Amino acid sequence: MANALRTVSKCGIAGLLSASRHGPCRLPHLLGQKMTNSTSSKVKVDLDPTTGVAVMCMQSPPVNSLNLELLTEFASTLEKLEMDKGCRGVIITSSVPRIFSAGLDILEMFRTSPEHCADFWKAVQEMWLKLYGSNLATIAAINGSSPAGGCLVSMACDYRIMADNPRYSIGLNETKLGIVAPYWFRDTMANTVGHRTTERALGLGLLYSPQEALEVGLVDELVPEDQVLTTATQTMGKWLAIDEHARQVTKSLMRKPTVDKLLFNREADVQNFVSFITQDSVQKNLGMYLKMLKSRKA
Ligand SMILES: CCC/C=C/C(=O)SCCNC(=O)CCNC(=O)[C@H](O)C(C)(C)COP(=O)([O-])OP(=O)([O-])OC[C@H]1O[C@@H](n2cnc3c(N)ncnc32)[C@H](O)[C@@H]1OP(=O)([O-])[O-]
Repeated sequence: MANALRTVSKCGIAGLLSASRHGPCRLPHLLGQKMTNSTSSKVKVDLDPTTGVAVMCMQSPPVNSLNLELLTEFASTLEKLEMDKGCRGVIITSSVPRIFSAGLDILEMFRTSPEHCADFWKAVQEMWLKLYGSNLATIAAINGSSPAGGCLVSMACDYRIMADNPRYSIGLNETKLGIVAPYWFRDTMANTVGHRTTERALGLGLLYSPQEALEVGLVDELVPEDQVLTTATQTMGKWLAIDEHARQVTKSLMRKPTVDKLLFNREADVQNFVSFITQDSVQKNLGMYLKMLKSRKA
């Protein structure tokens, strides 16, 4: 048990599970490396070495849609931070005005090959496993709209602060696209807002205004738009003031059953996704939704 807990404190829940099944957690070469500031094409990272808090900023205009490249960078950035002994907390935010993330990139799932859909889905799984299972304290600084996959990223954090702007929305709206939110999206939401609210939200594909999201507990706090990041930084102080080991093990106890469900069924989940998303009727729905997005612009 003591060994397991030591492993948890380095690698998070996903790390513990991969350690138990495949030997020590991955990327051991990153241990001890210091990442103070790095800019890749889609994710900018700033780690403050004095506080141990990193800001991970999605910067993929026009809407931070989560495509294969962004998802892969997101997961590998998080993995590096997780292994960096100088990092204790991560704030996730966006540099794209008015948008946190438009969710999964529909173009990755529309008229692409089953092989591509499978690769894409593995990247979605990996991002979620890393974030939801992270041992770091994580805060979503939601400075814009955050539908579907954007909401999943937010919910996978420990705490959510959203800009109090009624033009923004957040929620799992998959049914509005004629698609089904996978069980681990559902579970993440149910763990955040409870079963009944999730049932209603998923059934109706609800996108909540910030005020409504606060009322159902989908976000924890609303602040003026220009204070989202500063509030996230102040709030992070509270999380980091808690005994680190106690916080990490408590988080693991809360989230491990949900993480395990996917971790031990990853391949079946990929197959389910591919056979679902490649159906003619589903492709037709995605095509209509894309058309609707474009026509809204015109
Ligand atoms: C089982 C699977 C589970 C699925 C989970 C998901 O996350 S499913 C995802 C569910 N996500 C949603 O339902 C969100 C859909 N998006 C929106 O509601 C709005 O784009 C917005 C509110 C995020 C931003 O509004 P705004 O007025 O600031 O911006 P705009 O609307 O003018 O868009 C600019 C350009 O980006 C394009 N594009 C946008 N999103 C996506 C996307 N996800 N992907 C690809 N492309 C996307 C849009 O077509 C346009 O392209 P164009 O014409 O320039 O070639």
